[in-house]
Amino acid sequence: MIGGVETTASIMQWFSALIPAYPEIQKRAHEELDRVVGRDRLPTIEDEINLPFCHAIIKEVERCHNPFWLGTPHVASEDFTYEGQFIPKGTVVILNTYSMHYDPSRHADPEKFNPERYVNDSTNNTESANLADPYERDHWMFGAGRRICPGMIVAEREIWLAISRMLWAFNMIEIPGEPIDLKEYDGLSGRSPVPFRIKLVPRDENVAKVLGL
Ligand code: HEM
Repeated sequence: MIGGVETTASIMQWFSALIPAYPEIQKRAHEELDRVVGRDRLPTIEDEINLPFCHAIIKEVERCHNPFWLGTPHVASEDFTYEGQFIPKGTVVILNTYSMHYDPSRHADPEKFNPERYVNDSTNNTESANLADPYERDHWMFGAGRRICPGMIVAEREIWLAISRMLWAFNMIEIPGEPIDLKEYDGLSGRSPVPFRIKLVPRDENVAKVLGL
């Protein structure tokens, strides 16, 4: 459970660091939310299917900034051969998600933060993890195979509610003179951005009303 706290928090932190740097992406998310949800209530889990751009923003944050670039080590329980490479029983196998998430044959122009690449992917993380073709998969943030993260459904919902509601409620903007470092990591294997501050400006007077403030 502790692992599930730091990881989800890290995605929300990267989202908060990235969005002020991409005003055109933020604007498009606001337009989508206002059109689909309106200004009188917060987005819910049920709205996600009708908010493909917001859904795509989350998948792209997860692709660009997986909290754990190297998955949990596993051990081969029997000899096997993968693409001509013999892997004997007992070999430690580690999923290198950085190379997969930044592989240009999977994601064109991988260094670019570009939610557009997921806009036609309506799968949730669990559906995507079950796709037969690994090249069709959204990303590998939750691992793979039998030991894939059992908390992924909780995590996905939590991240959706936090991010869609932040976008619904606020204009997220950089503080003048305090540039946000979008490259450096605070930690060893991914994790969070280095400390930063942003300004959250309520988008209209309805925000206080809807949040009950
Ligand atoms: C963004 C959020 C999260 C990420 C990126 C994440 C990622 C991962 C990864 C990569 C693994 C290892 C999978 C493997 O061994 O191949 C894992 C395992 C695990 N996760 Fe998560 N996780 C997240 C959220 C959560 C949450 C919210 C919970 C609990 C509610 C949770 C519970 C677990 C548990 C219990 C395991 C160990 C499973 C096992 O060894 O069989 N995770 N997670």
